[in-house]
Amino acid sequence: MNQHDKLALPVGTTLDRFIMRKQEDFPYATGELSQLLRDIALAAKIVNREINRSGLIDIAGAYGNRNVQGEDQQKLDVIANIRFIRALRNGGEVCTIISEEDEDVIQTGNVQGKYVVAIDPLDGSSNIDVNVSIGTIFSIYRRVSPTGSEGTSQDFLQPGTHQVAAGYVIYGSSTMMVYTTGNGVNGFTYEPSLGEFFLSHPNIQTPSSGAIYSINEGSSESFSEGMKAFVSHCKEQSYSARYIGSLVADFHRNLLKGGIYVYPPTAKAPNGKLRLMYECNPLAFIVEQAGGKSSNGRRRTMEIEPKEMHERCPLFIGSPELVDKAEEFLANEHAASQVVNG
Ligand SMILES: O=P(O)(O)OC[C@H]1O[C@](O)(COP(=O)(O)O)[C@@H](O)[C@@H]1O
Ligand SMILES: [Mg+2]
Ligand SMILES: [Mg+2]
Repeated sequence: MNQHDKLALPVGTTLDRFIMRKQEDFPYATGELSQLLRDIALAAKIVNREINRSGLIDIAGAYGNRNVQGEDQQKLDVIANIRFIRALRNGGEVCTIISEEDEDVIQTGNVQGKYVVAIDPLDGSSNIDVNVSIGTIFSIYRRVSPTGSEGTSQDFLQPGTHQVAAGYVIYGSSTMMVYTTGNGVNGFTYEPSLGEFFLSHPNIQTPSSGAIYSINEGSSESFSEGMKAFVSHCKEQSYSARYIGSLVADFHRNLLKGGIYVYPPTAKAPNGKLRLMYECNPLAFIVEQAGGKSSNGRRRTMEIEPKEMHERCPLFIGSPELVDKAEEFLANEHAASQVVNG
């Protein structure tokens, strides 16, 4: 029985009750983080409704703008962005937000708010119009700037180890919210007819190994030798190749079944494609709390000191034995190049 079991709440507990119950375990808790998690759940319910009807009404397709990443924004990217920002603004606990969809920090006006949030409002944008699972990813930090003033980019440039909470919502065959506050990982399934999230996956533990690899081999020509060797290893082991193209969905499957997701450096994305603050760090917190591992191929993701709000970072994440194996191939490549270069 591990430390989380003694606090175990039965499957079917509502998210609200779960949050409240967990808060009671921290006598000095003031309820602000609890409220913030509820605000995120509320926005997820609204976005879920939009997604479910996206084929019906005119919210499919491109919005006509490009975001700070140079990507064409989908209408649902913009709608999800608006909905989460509004919920966090109205909730009052968050002073400042960074979002994949906005170049600059977003001020909420809640200068007394103790928290800042980094968010990927809609993950898996390329899958929106084809009815494939998509998600939302969020990361929560305590601000470092004093309350009473607006937050700044400095409030975000903290290593992932400073996260106070992180999670994702997956909008799939069912909609789930999975999060951690550093005391284990729990998953809640949404029951639309009741408008409630219910505990369905208590204390998630990821298998130490697995037979699934999620890598976009379409870019493999420009993979490093070590990365190519790891892909060959996965094939020699007859692992299953599974790549949905929505990070949240690939991550979630591997979290439950065991496996590894890798977005390595490529010619097109020399630093990988994924963003450290609102994709890599939050999922790294989740996977570590579930007994898994996350790195950039060499360094623990959550120890990386961010320099920019939207910086990209290679991601190797999942079952610890598979991430170790991938790192081993990269280390061998590095050692080999040392020998060659003397
Ligand atoms: O098509 P690629 O290059 O494999 O990239 C797919 C990856 O990019 C992403 O779509 C990036 O996230 P966004 O959709 O939030 O921009 C991930 O969800 C996914 O894993
Ligand atoms: Mg994303
Ligand atoms: Mg996105």
